[in-house]
Amino acid sequence: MPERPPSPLLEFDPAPKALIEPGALIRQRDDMPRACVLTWFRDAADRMVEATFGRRLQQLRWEDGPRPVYEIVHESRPVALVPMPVGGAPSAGLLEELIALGCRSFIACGGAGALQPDLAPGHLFVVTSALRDEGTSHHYLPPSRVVDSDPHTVGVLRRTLTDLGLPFTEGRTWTTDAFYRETAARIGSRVAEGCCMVEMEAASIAAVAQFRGMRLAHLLYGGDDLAGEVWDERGWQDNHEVRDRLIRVAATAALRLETP
Ligand SMILES: O=P(O)(O)O[C@H]1O[C@H](CO)[C@@H](O)[C@H]1O
Ligand SMILES: O=c1cc[nH]c(=O)[nH]1
Repeated sequence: MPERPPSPLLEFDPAPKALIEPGALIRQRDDMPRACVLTWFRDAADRMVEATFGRRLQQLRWEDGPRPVYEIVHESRPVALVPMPVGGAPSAGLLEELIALGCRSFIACGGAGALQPDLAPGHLFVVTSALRDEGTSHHYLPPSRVVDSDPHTVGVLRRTLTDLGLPFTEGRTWTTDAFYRETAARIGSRVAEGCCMVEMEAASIAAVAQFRGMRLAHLLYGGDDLAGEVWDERGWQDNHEVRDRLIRVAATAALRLETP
């Protein structure tokens, strides 16, 4: 019997096919927009659907309840808008299903804890790499500490922000599975490894996108503050203006990815 690694997460299996393939369960739709915005802001997604007279294209059936896939019209073109579940594993599963439906170019937008004092509330941040402190990415990519974002898609997102006159910084995020285990020591070592933000999905969805050959970039905004001695919540979940803006910027960038 070969010796087993200390964690099952280190036993990467490169087999391209699994017993349950999303494409076998979910039929591709001819009317599915290829450009897709993933967002963890359920409140802002609802506001956007209402404001743009969006429609529900599909309702995916999940054990914890239905998952809607909306179509909105942005800059006179259709874009898919999907409220995402919190956490890497369910987000990766839903991304798989969106790929099966026919989406191809993804811009994800969410909030994150700031690990550096200069990341003010609402500060925009483009993810260039994610530290894989979660489980899901290890089922898609061989073991490594980080997953890099797709450079082409990051370039399009960067240019979109610049054209819109929106200041941003860029860098590495720490993707964790355990929101309530962000200890002082762990934060210190993640900062020493270059992480500026902490959230729960970036590494997982970047790994799915890389495995499936999809374009995906991730835009975050500075939420709560973990850079000091004590946690500062900073009212990050009430920042409606920033959340609404992020969805619109993400839609513009996703459409640009689909413009020849
Ligand atoms: O503001 P959102 O995007 O939800 O992001 C962060 O907040 C959630 C945890 O409360 C996780 O989804 C994490 O990634
Ligand atoms: O995962 C997260 C998201 C926001 N803030 C945190 O501290 N952790």
